[in-house]
Amino acid sequence: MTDFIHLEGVHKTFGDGPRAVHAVEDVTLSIDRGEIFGVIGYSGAGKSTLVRLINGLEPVTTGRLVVDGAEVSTMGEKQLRGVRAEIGMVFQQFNLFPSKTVAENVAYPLRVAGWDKERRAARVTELLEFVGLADKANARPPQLSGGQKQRVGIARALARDPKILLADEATSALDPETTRDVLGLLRRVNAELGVTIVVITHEMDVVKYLCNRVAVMELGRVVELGSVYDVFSNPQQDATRRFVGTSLRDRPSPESLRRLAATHPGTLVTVGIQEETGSSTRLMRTLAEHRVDGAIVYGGITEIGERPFGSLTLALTGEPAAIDGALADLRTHTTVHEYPELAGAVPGSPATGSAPPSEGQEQR
Ligand SMILES: Nc1ncnc2c1ncn2[C@@H]1O[C@H](COP(=O)(O)OP(=O)(O)OP(=O)(O)O)[C@@H](O)[C@H]1O
Repeated sequence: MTDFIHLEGVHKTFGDGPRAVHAVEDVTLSIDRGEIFGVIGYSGAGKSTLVRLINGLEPVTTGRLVVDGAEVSTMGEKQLRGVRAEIGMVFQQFNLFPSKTVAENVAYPLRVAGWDKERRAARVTELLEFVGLADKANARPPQLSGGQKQRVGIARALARDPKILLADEATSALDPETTRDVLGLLRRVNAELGVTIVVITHEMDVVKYLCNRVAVMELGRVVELGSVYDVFSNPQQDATRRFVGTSLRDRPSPESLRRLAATHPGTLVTVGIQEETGSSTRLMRTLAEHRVDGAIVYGGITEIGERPFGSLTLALTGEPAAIDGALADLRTHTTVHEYPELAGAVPGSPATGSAPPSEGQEQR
């Protein structure tokens, strides 16, 4: 694997003066040949701008951008056209011609590139077979489902055999089942055709299913970057934590927390579950060693790239000193979140192990 797409201190500013919009600020990252790289962020984070820089649709304001050995940041329009030919784009709204047939839509970039009719037809057949739409060649987009439209979009993006595919919210308009389907196709594009894929999304599940590495963007900046497992199993930034929370019920909301505290005696804590050091087996063993009981009241465990990942909220009961000891022990190998805001707020649920049992708790 080599640095295939490289950005170094890249800025993109729209306008100038006090009204300037800093859409991308000081972004440095490298994407390897053959990987599926995710860029996740909320609306306005700068994801689409980043994609438009990579495919040369927008010039970089300052910084260095290299794509497949070519210094895009210093290129003129004519050279940029050459770069764009090597990059396929897939869009949220598919961007198909509604009055053209599926075959004509897929053939369009080949027509523009001057391919003759016979060669075009052979390539279109090949592409429609690859995306599983050989029987829809003569249908028109309005007759297709959302998932089928996106398959056409992917076939069209692959027409000129690009080295890179940029997927900008490619599944955001689709239902969960169709999303899985399209993501499965993107995986095949990567594995079978060796295409490097950059996925722009605001959906954690897309990154979790598809990507090797991820950059989390907020206000134009990359705030976290690393393997999907590392970034999401140990989030450092609030934005990342919020994404983790959308995929997995990470921590209870304040309302749930109050309800849980009212219905479960004991000390509420949320413990991170990760591979090995933070496994649920180790969690239960630690509690047993300290003679602390832990009722699981919230959370769950899922997988990222076949590795376990999640969080469990437990109501711990036992001697206050034993609970403190268990939490200290757990903290040496995983994350432990306590809820000091519950102290005294809800009868029957001291927030920390060392708080004295309240009246409510004694009644249970
Ligand atoms: N051509 C432009 N002119 C001025 N401002 C722009 C332009 N394009 C983007 N912006 C601004 O740059 C910021 C980043 O926008 P961008 O579209 O890259 O974010 P995003 O993360 O892709 O969000 P979304 O998912 O909503 O598209 C926003 O504040 C946006 O208004």
